[in-house]
Amino acid sequence: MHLDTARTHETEIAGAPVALPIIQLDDRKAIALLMVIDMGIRFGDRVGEALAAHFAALKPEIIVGSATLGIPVAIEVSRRLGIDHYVILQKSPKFHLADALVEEVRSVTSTAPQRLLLDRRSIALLQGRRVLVVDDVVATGSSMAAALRLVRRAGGCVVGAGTILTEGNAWRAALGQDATLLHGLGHIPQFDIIDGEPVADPATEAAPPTERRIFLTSQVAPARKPSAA
Ligand SMILES: O=P(O)(O)OC[C@H]1O[C@H](OP(=O)(O)OP(=O)(O)O)[C@H](O)[C@@H]1O
Repeated sequence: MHLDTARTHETEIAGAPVALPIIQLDDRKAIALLMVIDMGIRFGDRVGEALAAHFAALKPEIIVGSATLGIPVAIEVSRRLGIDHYVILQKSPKFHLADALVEEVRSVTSTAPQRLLLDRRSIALLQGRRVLVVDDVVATGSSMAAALRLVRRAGGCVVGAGTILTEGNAWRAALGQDATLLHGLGHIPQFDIIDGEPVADPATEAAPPTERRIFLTSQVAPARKPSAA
């Protein structure tokens, strides 16, 4: 059985209403889908501004985003913070990434494990720097956790983690202590399919609380040698 594709979940992102299509994952589960690349220029501008405003006080020196849909988020936040360079963690095993740092990921949308890759040539941009990691969605938390591991292996000091949406609450346990670093501009529940209808799982309707940690400059970890892949 498949859901009517016209169904949407109404929510707010950075103070503006959005209607996200509800997409069936299997016979029992569905998700509200945010495709940031389909949301337009003003949406990108708005989320970049909101995330930059939230994290500016932590004085990030470089932004890291995960391919694919974290790329526009990294660009918009970097633009708003006036930072010229950003680092993208990639998923495609390109020729030039043969010796990349690698972490395994199993995201909400994937049936098989993926690999998140950090180009060794980007290590110099991260080593000893205050790093803000961004993505479009944090659901299981697997992608964000892998991104944080890669940044730390490269010697970066993670001062914050930003996302357009948190989805459900599994990420809280997956990120552990790092959940306190995460700020989302909005939150969406997960959906059960009951009698052919998507019904928001009440246990996932509110984002789990996090306690924000502020990192002062003196807390930046000293630069360390990146570990092997
Ligand atoms: O918290 P998680 O369960 O890890 O899910 C969140 C991740 O899933 C999506 O990426 P996806 O793996 O679909 O790749 P894409 O960005 O290339 O679409 C999204 O862009 C996040 O990176």
